[in-house]
Amino acid sequence: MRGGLVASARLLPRPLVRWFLQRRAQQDINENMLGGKKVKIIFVLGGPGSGKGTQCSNIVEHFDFIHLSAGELLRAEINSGSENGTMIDTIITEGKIVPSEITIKLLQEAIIKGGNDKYIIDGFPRNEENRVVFESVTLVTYFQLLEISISPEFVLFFDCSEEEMERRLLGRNQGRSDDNIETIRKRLKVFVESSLPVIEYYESKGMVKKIDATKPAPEVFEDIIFLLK
Ligand SMILES: Nc1ncnc2c1ncn2[C@@H]1O[C@H](COP(=O)(O)OP(=O)(O)OP(=O)(O)O)[C@@H](O)[C@H]1O
Ligand SMILES: O=c1ccn([C@@H]2O[C@H](COP(=O)(O)O)[C@@H](O)[C@H]2O)c(=O)[nH]1
Ligand SMILES: [Mg+2]
Repeated sequence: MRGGLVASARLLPRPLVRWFLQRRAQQDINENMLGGKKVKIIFVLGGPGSGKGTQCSNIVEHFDFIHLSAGELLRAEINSGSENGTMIDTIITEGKIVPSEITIKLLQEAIIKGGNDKYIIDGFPRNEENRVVFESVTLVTYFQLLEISISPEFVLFFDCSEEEMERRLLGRNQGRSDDNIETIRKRLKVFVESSLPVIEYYESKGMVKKIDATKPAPEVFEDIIFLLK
């Protein structure tokens, strides 16, 4: 059926096909849609070790979201042997923030590849520049003809004390190059200086749902269920 439609579309004049797709794109842009579907994005933000990854795994088991972890995408980029790999590796080990264009490109590719209409993006945006660039760029889709800009529905903020985050990271034991006391201290500083302003920005827009992330994981998840329902 789909093959038939594509074959018929090939018989139509190209300007007409282009006009149709662009009109559909404009409707999508106006309504924050991707491929005719409303795209729902939730940012999950919080300090290093606040439990974002743990709870995102719980969320995707119970709700129809695709989980995208910016940190995981960057680690996959390192492991893929990409030309940016060494630079990303150094930045992560120093607890700094990778340039926006690299992280956003990986997120865009993952969103288009995911083909879903609901995403939870964990650990991004990490600073104001990340946020501004992400909200101003567009997703190129529909055979590269359409451009769609996307913005989050709301932000889940995992509020956790520094002592608890440090304790958790030192016990994580997953072989991450940044789970050592020097990098952890740098990451906590970067979180306060660069990432908290992003949360404050969304707070000023009434878009933040705060979670007490110091509680045991099952209790944190109960609170999340309440907020997502
Ligand atoms: N509520 C909790 N109570 C105790 N330990 C937890 C809790 N949530 C997660 N943990 C543990 O803390 C560690 C860090 O959790 P997780 O990896 O989910 O944090 P994160 O916010 O994704 O951190 P990062 O920003 O470094 O990726 C893991 O070992 C996890 O099992
Ligand atoms: O948007 C992002 C996300 C992550 N980073 C770098 O990766 C590490 C680990 O990220 P996690 O989300 O905690 O797994 C983070 O400390 C940054 O160095 C980034 O630069 N930008
Ligand atoms: Mg994580």
